[in-house]
Amino acid sequence: MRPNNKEQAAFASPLAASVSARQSASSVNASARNPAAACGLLDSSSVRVPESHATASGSARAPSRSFGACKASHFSAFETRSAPAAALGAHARNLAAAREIRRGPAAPGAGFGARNEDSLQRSVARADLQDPVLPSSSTTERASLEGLLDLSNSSNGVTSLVTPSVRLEAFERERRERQLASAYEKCRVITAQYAKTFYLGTMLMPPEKRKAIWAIYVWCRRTDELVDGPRALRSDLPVVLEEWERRLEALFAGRPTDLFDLALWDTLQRFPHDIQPYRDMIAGMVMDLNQNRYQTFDELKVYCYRVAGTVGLMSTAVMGTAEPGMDVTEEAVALGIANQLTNILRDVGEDARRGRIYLPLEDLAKFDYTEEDLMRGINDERWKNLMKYQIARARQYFAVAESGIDPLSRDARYPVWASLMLYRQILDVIERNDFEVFYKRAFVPRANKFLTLPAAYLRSRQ
Ligand SMILES: CC(C)=CCC/C(C)=C/CC/C(C)=C/CC/C(C)=C/[C@@H]1[C@@H](COP(=O)(O)OP(=O)(O)O)[C@]1(C)CC/C=C(\C)CC/C=C(\C)CCC=C(C)C
Repeated sequence: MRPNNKEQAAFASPLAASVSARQSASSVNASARNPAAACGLLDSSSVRVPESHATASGSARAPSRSFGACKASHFSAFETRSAPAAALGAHARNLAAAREIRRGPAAPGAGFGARNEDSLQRSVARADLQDPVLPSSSTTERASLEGLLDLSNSSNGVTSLVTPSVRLEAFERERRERQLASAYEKCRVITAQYAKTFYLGTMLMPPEKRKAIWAIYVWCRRTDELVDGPRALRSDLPVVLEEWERRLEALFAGRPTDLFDLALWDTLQRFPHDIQPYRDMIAGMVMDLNQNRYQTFDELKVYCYRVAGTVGLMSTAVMGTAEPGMDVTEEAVALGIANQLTNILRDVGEDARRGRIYLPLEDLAKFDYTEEDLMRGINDERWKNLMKYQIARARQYFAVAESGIDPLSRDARYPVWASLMLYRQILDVIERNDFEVFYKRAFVPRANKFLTLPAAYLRSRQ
């Protein structure tokens, strides 16, 4: 069955779609806090954004402020914060089941030895990520961070000529630099453990930028770990996420809580950007906690923007463009959405076993395929056609994203091409596997990865 003309038109314009997803996502998120904000009527005094970021929030990179449309009819993350205990219990059970599945022999990736070693390394890195919200930072760490930031504020003033205080200041500055170096080093280690290939790509960036991307990566990874990692079985996840958001607000207001936050705080001083994508990502995690079906693609797009399009916005602020004033916001969001759609297609089986269906139900209906068929893993002609339709859509988002890479600053192009080419290949693998995503996880073989990296490099130098 084919989509009707109106749907085809919307489908053919993923760019417009991603803009509207972003608009609705951010305006909804903002409207939950302050409806005026979502309608573009916000008085700047009512937002807790430090001076340096206030400028960024008014720029083209700050979608939250430019969103005129007030689409409160979309999902509101904050309506759902008091999720019923029953739903949370179900979430915990789903996650436990998912872990069992992941541990099982059908898990993807390299051979067993490699996987065990890999998971050992990851658990070392994970030990650092554990308890990111509550008691993670020791009192000493907190106290020394406070001293550090006091210094950074007071050192803007006139320096005393009295020798001992000059010495004290030099000593404090050195301590601050050491703290920062250790904060970034922690981010580097986590990034290297969790995202090996991507990490290699960042090594081609200038040190300032690469450190900033690691700091952002770690914040995103920690946010994801809250709902997907070892803490995800906690029954008070909505409270944990609220606390995580309060911490985010404090960080942007110049009060980082631990060393990872300190690295991000420093990144924000060097590459000022808006807080809204970070808030939106948390809203995406809340959305995922409370929703396990998506009726329409528009609804799914909001989710994809929140958990992945936001990454595009955060990282573009650091990567920068070749010429000042170029705007690649839409393309950056499109790459996030393309990646997330691919992720969804790859994980259909695993998600179904957790009781979740991300594919829009309206699309299932278009191909006469039912939720029950999906839960039973039926791979017939209807399913293959449905998957072809989804893959074509994801590829359109990748195509939009491609056009944004050349305008990026030269040093950012290679890691972005590499990440795009590697992730997009998952779609090819799904096709080669005859759309079998229920019992087989699509992964890009190591040899293909090795071939892709030089290809991405050459493409980035054209
Ligand atoms: C240069 C570059 C690629 C920068 C991005 C680095 C960065 C900050 C990544 C954060 C990723 C992260 C931890 C996100 C949290 C939410 C999440 C897990 C999203 C999924 C990622 C895939 O992760 P994984 O395969 O590990 O999935 P599982 O957790 O195993 O299920 C996502 C699918 C989203 C990833 C989205 C991006 C990397 C966005 C890319 C967009 C850009 C870098 C913008 C480029 C600019 C233009 C103009 C095209």
